[in-house]
Amino acid sequence: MATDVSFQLFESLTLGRIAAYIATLTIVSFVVDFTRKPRYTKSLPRVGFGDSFLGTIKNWVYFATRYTSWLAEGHTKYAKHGRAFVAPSAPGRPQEIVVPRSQTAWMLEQPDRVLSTKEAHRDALFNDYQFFGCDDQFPIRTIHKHLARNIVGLIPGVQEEVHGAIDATFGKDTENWKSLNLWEAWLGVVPRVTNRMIVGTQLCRNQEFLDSQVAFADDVVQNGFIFQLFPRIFLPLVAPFFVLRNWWHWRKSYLHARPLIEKRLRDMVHNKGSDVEPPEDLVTWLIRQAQAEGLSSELDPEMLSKRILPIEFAAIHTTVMTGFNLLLDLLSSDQALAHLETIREETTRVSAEEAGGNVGGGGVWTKQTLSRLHRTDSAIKESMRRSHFATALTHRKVVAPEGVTNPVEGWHAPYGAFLMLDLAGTHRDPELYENPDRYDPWRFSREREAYEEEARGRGGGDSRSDAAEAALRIKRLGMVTTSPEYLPFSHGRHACPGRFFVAHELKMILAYLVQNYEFKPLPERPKPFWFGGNIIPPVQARIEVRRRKGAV
Ligand code: HEM
Repeated sequence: MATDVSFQLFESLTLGRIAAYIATLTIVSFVVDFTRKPRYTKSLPRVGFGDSFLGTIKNWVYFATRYTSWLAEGHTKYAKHGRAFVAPSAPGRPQEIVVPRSQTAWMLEQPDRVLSTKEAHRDALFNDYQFFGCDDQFPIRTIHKHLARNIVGLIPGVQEEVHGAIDATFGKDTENWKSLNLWEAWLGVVPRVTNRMIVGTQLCRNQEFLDSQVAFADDVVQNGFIFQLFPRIFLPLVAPFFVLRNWWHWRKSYLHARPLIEKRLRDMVHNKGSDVEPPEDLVTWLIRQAQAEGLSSELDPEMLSKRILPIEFAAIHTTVMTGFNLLLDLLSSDQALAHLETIREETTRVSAEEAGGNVGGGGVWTKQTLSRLHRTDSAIKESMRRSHFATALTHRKVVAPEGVTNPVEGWHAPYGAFLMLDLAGTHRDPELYENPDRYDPWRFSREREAYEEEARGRGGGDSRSDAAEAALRIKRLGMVTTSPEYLPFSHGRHACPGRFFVAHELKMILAYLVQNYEFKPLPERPKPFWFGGNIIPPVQARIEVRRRKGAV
């Protein structure tokens, strides 16, 4: 009997009916999802098509292509005048309240139990699926605690990888120009250099390990794009299939990392009396942090290898994208060759002065010498200002059950609402940055140089307090200083803790590149494509390079 019914059901299935069932299920899921999303007060202005049911559907349809212009419109009409507004979102995500720059401090000073960074990241990256449900707060805490204090010791090793990775990727031929895919070139450098800090000397040169980490990070990005298009209630059905590739790439990386992690655990935990000094890298820091917090479950090779994943993800593509944009900006600007020459002059002079002789790119960088590269710093900082890779990088989720009320405008954001800072509008605001669309590499070093020139003229005759104030203001021009006006690393207590590392890494990379290679300028900057709030970089871009004579 049961077989008969099943047979009849099966018989009645036609392609048309299957399509109709799927369409109905999809519509019902979207409707259910829509009703579950947080609702925002009517007093907040909207951009896009508003948040009625029909308006929401239109927002979803045009989200991929119009999001950046909606944000720009909201910035000009509202945020610039100190007003928050609501921006549309992709189908799988709630709309967000864009908080104006004037209220950045209010937003970022809210405690984590009211506005949560962790929950915002978890929601945006679909952490529960993509990182196998592992809480990323333990590795994030570890980075906050250990990275900055170990920077000085990390620099020589990082420099060694910079030289090795660039030589291997850019080549050593001084006779012929070489055409390079720029995106792949940065992928040949950054994962190795960054992994010197994450897993140390041996594993950072293991190409299969690096490839699996990069592939894992790609999976997270690509799945994130896809998942945001699905209604949330669909995800438990579809996400497990997509993340099979995340699991596969983690597993491949784990097979390479396991011997190293097991040895580190033996040296640091099991043979406590051993006098082996562990190298300072993330694996060591995770073990120390687990011991300090009494978390024995963390002292497991498989767990430790999963803890590395969120940091690899946070570190690699952000840095690759930044380096990629930097060279595109430098090579396509008016005076491409003069800019490179200026950076070459500065990096060569500073390292030579420090070493008391002619160093020519082979010198050893230190924290002090790198901090003297003001123009190089400014060139990177300016590229991060102008060529941002997302319209916003600071998101918070309201986790207080009672929601949160903004004291200035009086609007209320309920539990589950999302708040964000508008990076694109801020970075391209002509009232903050003159000629904001122009790449002006010395935008941030000019003021410092003018001040130093003037101080020399005065014979350093400032009062002590004036001098201290000026020194502080000048110091804030450096690329690691965040502010409501400069948000590539976000701002506040959750601002990127990797930025001190990145600043050193990128300066060493740029110094080595300009000292050892010639570049042909680009006639125009290859154009990126925006999908919603994220950039799809022009990964096909190619550059031409040649090793400088005498540099080998
Ligand atoms: C140019 C490269 C990078 C950029 C542009 C960048 C940018 C950011 C941004 C915008 C955030 C979000 C902060 C927030 O939500 O308020 C962040 C968080 C974070 N980044 Fe980076 N990052 C970079 C490189 C790195 C590197 C190399 C590391 C690791 C060593 C790293 C580790 C982290 C961590 C652990 C967090 C989470 C901080 C927290 O939630 O408290 N980042 N980064």
